[in-house]
Amino acid sequence: MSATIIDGKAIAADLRARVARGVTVFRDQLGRAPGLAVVLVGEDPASAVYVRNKGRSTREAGMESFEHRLPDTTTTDELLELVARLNGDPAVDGILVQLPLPAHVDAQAVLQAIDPDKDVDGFHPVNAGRLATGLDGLVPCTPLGCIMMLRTVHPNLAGLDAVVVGRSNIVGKPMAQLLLRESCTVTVVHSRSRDAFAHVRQADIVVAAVGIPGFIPGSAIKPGATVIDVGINRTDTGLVGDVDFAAAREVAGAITPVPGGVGPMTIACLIRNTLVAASLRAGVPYDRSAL
Ligand SMILES: NC(=O)C1=CN([C@@H]2O[C@H](COP(=O)(O)OP(=O)(O)OC[C@H]3O[C@@H](n4cnc5c(N)ncnc54)[C@H](OP(=O)(O)O)[C@@H]3O)[C@@H](O)[C@H]2O)C=CC1
Ligand SMILES: Nc1nc(=O)c2c([nH]1)NC[C@@H]1CN(c3ccc(C(=O)N[C@@H](CCC(=O)O)C(=O)O)cc3)C=[N+]21
Ligand SMILES: [Mg+2]
Repeated sequence: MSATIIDGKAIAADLRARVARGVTVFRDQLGRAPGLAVVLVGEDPASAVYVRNKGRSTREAGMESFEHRLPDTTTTDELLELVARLNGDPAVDGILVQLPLPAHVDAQAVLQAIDPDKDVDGFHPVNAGRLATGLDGLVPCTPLGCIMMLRTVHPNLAGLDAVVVGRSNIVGKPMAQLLLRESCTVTVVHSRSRDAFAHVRQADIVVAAVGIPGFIPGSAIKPGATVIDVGINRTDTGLVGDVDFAAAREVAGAITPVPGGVGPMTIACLIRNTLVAASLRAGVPYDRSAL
């Protein structure tokens, strides 16, 4: 039996349509559109593609997109100055600084300078702390999108055994926090784990965020498990995930493809977070059940 393919593209299109309706309500109430500022430093072609997609999705949702493209010689101080300006700009509800930043830039300093209430990536330590302590805040887009896709398979995640492969601040750790918030039993494995696949083999839910093409073999998947592949790896044969998709789909109950899985959900969650940030800043409620 071949696994159900979780259609991230379709789920993302549905979320974007709900955000667009929320934006219409916001504009009627506030007389202005929510605004997202995206800062791109340097000429990395992959980053340029993401930033272009983000701008298009933002405008299609009826929001304002402010794009700041800076040369890769930009200094930390210049970026801090731009972030301060965006923090103070009432038309800007969300700020995203595209990663990675050039090596000479103090990325932590830049991310920490962003007003936490405009931090639509959810990368600021204040938002990481809110997530870890159960307070409302802005949640990282990629893990949030993964939860939304999981819910299409498991409306109630409580009690399921989940294994997250990877512990980065932008994917693995917030993913583990969100799964915990859903009352999963959560295990996080990483490069120092003694036997990562032994843990993966026990899991009802596997989230792979490693950055190694095809890293998780089909033999590591428990029959019927749900597999979320966050990996985006460019190879000679095209874009592939962190899971051996051809093998895993013969074992899993459900699996996300790459492309067309987590990636489109990340962008949909970014515009969702921008509407949430705009609503919180303006003091108007937003429809949690719709978003
Ligand atoms: N679809 C999307 O929207 C997004 C996709 N991505 C993709 O997701 C992937 C992960 O991204 P990111 O979290 O930023 O990557 P990082 O490189 O920051 O983190 C990778 C993690 O994988 C762990 N790891 C590396 N080797 C092994 C191993 N042999 N066994 C077990 N764990 C291992 C590392 O462990 P350790 O901590 O010990 O080094 C680390 O925690 C990438 O392919 C990236 O392109 C990222 C963001 C968004
Ligand atoms: N501040 C910041 N926030 C991020 O959220 C962020 C970042 N920096 N730096 C880079 C990573 C990566 N990321 C992706 C978003 C969408 C797709 C996506 O839409 N992927 C398509 C394919 C796109 C293609 O063909 O290249 C898909 O998977 O179907 C992928 C990756 C966001 N990131
Ligand atoms: Mg990283």
